[in-house]
Amino acid sequence: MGSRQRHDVLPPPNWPESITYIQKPRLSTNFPSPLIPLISPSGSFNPSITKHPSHVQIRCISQVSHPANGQNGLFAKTKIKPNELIIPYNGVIHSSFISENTYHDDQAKNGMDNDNVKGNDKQRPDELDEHEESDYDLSLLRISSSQINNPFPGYHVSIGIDAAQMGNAARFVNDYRGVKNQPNAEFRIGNGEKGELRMEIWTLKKSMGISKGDEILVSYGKGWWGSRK
Ligand SMILES: C[S@@+](CC[C@H](N)C(=O)[O-])C[C@H]1O[C@@H](n2cnc3c(N)ncnc32)[C@H](O)[C@@H]1O
Repeated sequence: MGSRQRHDVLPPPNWPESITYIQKPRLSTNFPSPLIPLISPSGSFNPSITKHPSHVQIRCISQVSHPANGQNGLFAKTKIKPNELIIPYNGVIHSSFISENTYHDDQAKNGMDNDNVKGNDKQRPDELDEHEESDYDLSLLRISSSQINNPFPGYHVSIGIDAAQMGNAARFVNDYRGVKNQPNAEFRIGNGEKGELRMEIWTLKKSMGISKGDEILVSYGKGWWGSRK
């Protein structure tokens, strides 16, 4: 049990005290330095800061019919236009490796189309991914063992961002299933001010945007739900 880490700044209202509030992603302590140029064009990791956006708020859900009743959700505080960046997703950036000799492509089994929300890839016990069980872990980048820019030939590399222990308000975005007929937002891979690779939440391009007071809802993808059945 490590000591609780301090927040970067005063967290937004309704932030749970047990989770560290961070204004920018952090690298996991064992993140291999040869992977840094793949997520940061400058070659060093110094991501830009994201302040809590004034157009969103964290709210506890107290609607019995909501499948995440009693948990938190992310809500629009003002109207948010279509195709607008709602909030970048902060968390701990980590990596996992699967030897090409032991790799089993079970994406089809998991129904993992192009989802960013991670399902369960098969891994050897010595390559277990401690973030695999996290409900706050998103896939940022996958590099196949044969890719020319792979600094670890022979291994499939997976880079993810996990907001289980530390993050920002983006970690509270819920899935639309059981709440609305369709999502009003989506995860997109983007770049911060310094070109760093990051995960972001956007309003859908072809939509009316999100009305004040509405819950911001994405699709976690079939793979996410499939791996939890
Ligand atoms: C990324 S977190 C979302 C924030 C979470 N509600 C909280 O308060 O920390 C993912 C978790 O939210 C819950 N969740 C999100 N969307 C859901 C849905 N449509 N139906 C049921 N549970 C949902 C599940 O417990 C899931 O493991």
